[in-house]
Amino acid sequence: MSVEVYYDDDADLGLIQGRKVAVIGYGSQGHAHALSLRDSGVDVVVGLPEGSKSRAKAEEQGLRVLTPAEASAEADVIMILAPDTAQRRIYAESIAPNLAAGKALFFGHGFNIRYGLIKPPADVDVAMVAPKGPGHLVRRQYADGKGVPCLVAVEQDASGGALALALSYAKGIGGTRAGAIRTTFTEETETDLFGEQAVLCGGAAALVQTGFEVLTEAGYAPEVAYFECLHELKLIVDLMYEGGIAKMRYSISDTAEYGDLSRGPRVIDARVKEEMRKILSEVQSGEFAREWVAEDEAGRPNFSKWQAEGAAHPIEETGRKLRGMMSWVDRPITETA
Ligand SMILES: NC(=O)C1=CN([C@@H]2O[C@H](COP(=O)(O)OP(=O)(O)OC[C@H]3O[C@@H](n4cnc5c(N)ncnc54)[C@H](OP(=O)(O)O)[C@@H]3O)[C@@H](O)[C@H]2O)C=CC1
Ligand SMILES: CC[C@](O)(C(C)=O)C(=O)O
Ligand SMILES: [Mg+2]
Ligand SMILES: [Mg+2]
Repeated sequence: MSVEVYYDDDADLGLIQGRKVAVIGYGSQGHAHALSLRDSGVDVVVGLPEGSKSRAKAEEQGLRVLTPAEASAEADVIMILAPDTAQRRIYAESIAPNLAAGKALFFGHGFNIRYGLIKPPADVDVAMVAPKGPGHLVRRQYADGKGVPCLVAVEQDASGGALALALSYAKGIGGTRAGAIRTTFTEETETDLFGEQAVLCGGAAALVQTGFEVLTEAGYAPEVAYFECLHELKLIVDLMYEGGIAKMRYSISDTAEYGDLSRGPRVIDARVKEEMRKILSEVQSGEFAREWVAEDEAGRPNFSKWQAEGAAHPIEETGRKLRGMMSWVDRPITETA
């Protein structure tokens, strides 16, 4: 099945420039969208609660900040970039009372629509512009004249112009420089959750930590293990990013390539693939979403425990020391980070 990919020439920036946009939240994605839209000539207001630690930061960056309810009342495009678990309440308390026919409700990830936590009225456009990258790099790439690819989706097209508006928004944050793929809320949500759990974050972090543990438990120096299993991973992945796995294999030694081809499938074996399928089925059935919402409502006991364990892993201390010697590595990732 072929997909539709849209680039800058397919998107009319004038559409979003003609609207007032409220960006609710000023974290990883929120600051990137608000600053880049502003720099693209869009009238942006940021919505944050009175007590938010990010209010001062957004104002220092020259943005106007209102409460989520005030921002939603003023705007005709409302982009929700608060944590997924907070969105249902923000929507009910601050956005829904300020929605009117003709307005547009935008998301950066489809979680709340896909799992039925937010049910917008039929007379508003509901669309998604979901960057396929961390917000701080969305901003950095925009500022560097580049862009992070996006997924765009339309759940409700009350106006008849929801896709064009979403593409215009994607252009405003640099997404159509790299390519915006049209998808659905369901496909974005399920692939995004699977990718971050099994490959990008969960899978990669566990692979790195486990490799580090095997080497250090066998008596090798933590510094050597850190360079081997974490630092060099970026350099290897940079080659994959530039030219696929083929380009990485072109650059490594034939000894490494033989080890890659003969040993890689023993690490990521049939059992791992089966576990990945199980993870995907938990995403598809809504089991993961129910578990995460319940964990959040219970005050995140497991999340906090696992976060603390991760932060205390010996690889972090070793890395802090080594990165301190490489001034070009440990830098603030954007002006607002
Ligand atoms: N992180 C990423 O790179 C990506 C995230 N997404 C999606 O983007 C959305 C935002 O995620 P992310 O940027 O990581 O979020 P962050 O946790 O980085 O930031 C959340 C922001 O929302 C604010 N906030 C918290 N509660 C409220 C509230 N009640 N009303 C208004 N604002 C509130 C926070 O305030 P304060 O600053 O005071 O804490 C913060 O500014 C999610 O849907 C996520 O799935 C999609 C692609 C990638
Ligand atoms: C990979 C994690 C992510 O899905 C992202 C940066 O795209 C997220 O939710 O943060
Ligand atoms: Mg993602
Ligand atoms: Mg995600």
